[in-house]
Amino acid sequence: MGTPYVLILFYSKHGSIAEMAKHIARGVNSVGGIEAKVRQVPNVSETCEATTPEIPDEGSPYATLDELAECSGLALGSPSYFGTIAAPLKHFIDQTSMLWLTGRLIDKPACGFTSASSMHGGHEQCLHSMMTPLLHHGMVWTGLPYNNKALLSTTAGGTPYGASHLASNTDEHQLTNDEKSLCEAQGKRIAEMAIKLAK
Ligand SMILES: Cc1cc2nc3c(=O)[nH]c(=O)nc-3n(C[C@H](O)[C@H](O)[C@H](O)COP(=O)(O)O)c2cc1C
Repeated sequence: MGTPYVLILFYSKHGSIAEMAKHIARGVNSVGGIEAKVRQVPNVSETCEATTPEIPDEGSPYATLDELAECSGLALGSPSYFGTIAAPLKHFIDQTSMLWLTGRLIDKPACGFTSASSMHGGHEQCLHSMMTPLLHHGMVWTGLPYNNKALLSTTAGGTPYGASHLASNTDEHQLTNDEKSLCEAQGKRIAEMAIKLAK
């Protein structure tokens, strides 16, 4: 059996979520005995099922259902689209019926991270919408507790429900220091929870 891993599974069209994923991975990899596996999902076509090359032109490799089944913990990342999960990530989740039927994800820790272009445009709501399917899978939701001081000082993203990024600046992918610190705290926490729950 290989090293246990936290799957960082995301969709990112313009790069903010991909940037957050790097900082979450850094947090995961700061914990001994577990590592980050960073995977994206492909976009979906507007008219029919898209066929994509197995290896994306850029960014992380595409996730497989086996990688989700085998993970010790999950960090799910989606841009906030009308306050909820972006369709490509929802499409991937909607292919997980077999994992639900076999209970493969029960008792594994999960967390969410999101990015939205307006301050009150759905950070919390999107994180809550990610929680729903993962609770159906029996996963244990882990938020971000307030001993992370950046939750009190942030003037951009960051919520107790999960890390978030406010993508309204000129360089919309650039995270603030507080946002980076909360992403790293989220990665560290999900890794520590994965180790605790595996015992
Ligand atoms: C279809 C669509 C819907 C969106 N809905 C919202 C929204 O409800 N609230 C918001 O603040 N931003 C919204 N946005 C902006 C994205 O959430 C934001 O640009 C995000 O940072 C994109 O992440 P990415 O750079 O990883 O693709 C929307 C963008 C698109 C394309």
